[in-house]
Amino acid sequence: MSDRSSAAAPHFPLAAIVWPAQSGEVAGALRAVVLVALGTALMALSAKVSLPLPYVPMTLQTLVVLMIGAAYGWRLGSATMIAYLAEGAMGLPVFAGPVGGLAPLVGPTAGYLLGFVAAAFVTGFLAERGWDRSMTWLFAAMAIGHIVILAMGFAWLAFGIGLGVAKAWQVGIVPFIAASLIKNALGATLMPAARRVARRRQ
Ligand SMILES: O=C(O)CCCC[C@@H]1SC[C@@H]2NC(=O)N[C@@H]21
Repeated sequence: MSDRSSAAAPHFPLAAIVWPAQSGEVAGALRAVVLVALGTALMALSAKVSLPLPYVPMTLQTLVVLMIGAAYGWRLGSATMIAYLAEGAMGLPVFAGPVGGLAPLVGPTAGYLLGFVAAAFVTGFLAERGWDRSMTWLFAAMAIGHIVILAMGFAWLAFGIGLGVAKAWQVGIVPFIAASLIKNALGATLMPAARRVARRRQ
C-alpha cells in the first residue's frame, strides 16, 4: 500500500485527470451531463453483450459499473447508475432484457440493478482514496464492488422473488464467480494503465 500512503496530496479519479472539473456552474453541469450520458451509453452497450442463462444473464455490466465508479468517483459514478436506472424505467431498452420500463426493476435482476448504484458508490469512494493507483488495490476495490452487486442480486432472488437461498445461490451467484474474477482482473489492469497514459499526456 506504499503507493497509496505516499499520497498526502489530493487524489483525483481518472475522469478528473482527463477532463478536470470546471469552476463555472454551467461548465461543471455540462461536464457532469456529458460524463453521465457517456457512462449510461456504455452501460447500455455492456448490457447487450449478454449470454442468456436461467433467471439472470451473463453480461459485461459489472465491468463497466466498476470502471465507471473508479474513473468517476463516488458522486458522479453513483449518479451515472441512477441515471441508467432512470433511463430504463422511462422505457429505454438499456437493460440486458429486450425491453425497458418498470418490469425489469422488479424482475429477477432488480437486485443487481440496484447493486450497480451501491457498487459504483463503494468503488468510487475507495478509488478517490487512492485504491485506483495500483492493480492490487484496485482489484480489491472492484472485488468489493462485485460482492455488493452479487449480494444484492442474490438477496432479491432469494427473498424478493422468493426463489429461496439454495436456488438463488445456484442461479444468481455460482455461474458468475469465475467471470467476475476475470472482469475484476481486466478492470484492475486497464484502469491504472489508463491513469498512467492520462498522466503522461497532462
Ligand atoms: O437486467 C439487467 O440489465 C441486469 C442484469 C444483471 C446481470 C448480473 S450482474 C452480476 C452478474 N454478473 C453477470 O454477468 N450477470 C449477473
